[in-house]
Amino acid sequence: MYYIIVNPASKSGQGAKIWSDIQPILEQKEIEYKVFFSKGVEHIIKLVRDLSTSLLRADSDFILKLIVLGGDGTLNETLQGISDFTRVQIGYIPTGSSNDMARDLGLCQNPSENLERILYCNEPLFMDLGCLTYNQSAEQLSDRQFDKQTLKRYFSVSTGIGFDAAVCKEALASKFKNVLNKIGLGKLTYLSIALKQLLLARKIACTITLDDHKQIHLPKFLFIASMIHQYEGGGFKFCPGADFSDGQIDICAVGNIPKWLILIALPTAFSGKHYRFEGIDHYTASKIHLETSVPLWVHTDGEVSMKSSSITITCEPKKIQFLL
Ligand SMILES: Nc1ncnc2c1ncn2[C@@H]1O[C@H](COP(=O)(O)OP(=O)(O)OP(=O)(O)O)[C@@H](O)[C@H]1O
Repeated sequence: MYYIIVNPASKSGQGAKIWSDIQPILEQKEIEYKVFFSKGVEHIIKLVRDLSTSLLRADSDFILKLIVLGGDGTLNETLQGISDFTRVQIGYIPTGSSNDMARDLGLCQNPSENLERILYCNEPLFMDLGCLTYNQSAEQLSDRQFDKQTLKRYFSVSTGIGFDAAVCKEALASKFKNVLNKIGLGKLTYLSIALKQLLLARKIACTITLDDHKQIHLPKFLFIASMIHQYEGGGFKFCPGADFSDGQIDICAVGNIPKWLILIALPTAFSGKHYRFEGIDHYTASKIHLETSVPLWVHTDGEVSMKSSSITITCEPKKIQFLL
């Protein structure tokens, strides 16, 4: 039995249409499934939490096979609801507008081929899970829910603080994104918002601590992306060579570099060539602690919950099981 989570709103409403195209395949193959549609922001967390607690509790040998149809954000909400990662396997049909995880994995864009791949997968692929903790000083400035007990949020692609999260925050509310998605130019949303946010951005001081000992002080930084996969923001290859199963987080820190030069450097990030610019640095660590001089937006897989001036990021090696 497969439990299918569909985000009908992904890719500006095309998720529903994609589901209606692939549902007949399940019927034709007589595959047992139950489908659930998300009704709004963070509903997927509740759906998955209810499913995983009730089904896993009822039978100690039960393995929950989830198929997620949506973008990176849908997958992100799914992760927050999983109560026991050792007994949940995730099949993923990317239908988002940026699909950065699918890009890194080289998944094809054809939903029915992706469904077949999931149905005939014998062994799950184990991938690292990122975990972001907002420290006590965090200040909630958004209406989104998160785990208030632990102030924790998982991610499968990347988390970022500063400029990249401000871009995500604006893209989530953008009507422009819907229009561009409809004409197949969704990627342009991020590019145009990025240009605007770059003009608005103030450079702020940040201290990065890697694995509890190595400290890096950036007197002026724009953003820090901490990544499990290579891409974020719809194809920016901020961490070329990032390995999703090495137990390490790759970091792209953009610091002391003039704005005009960022305009030249950013496009080179589509091919991962941005490290040739002074002020853009790469690090790896399994634990990262970031302190900024003022609270800034933070995203996990493009989902923005709150601003914070103090976050800790850890990597839980090979914790997610994917049916790929
Ligand atoms: N029925 C719904 N209506 C509106 N928003 C929804 C609904 N269901 C889920 N969401 C929201 O959709 C967002 C996830 O969208 P997702 O990222 O998967 O697709 P996308 O925005 O098209 O793609 P991408 O992030 O790759 O650009 C989450 O913020 C989630 O809360």
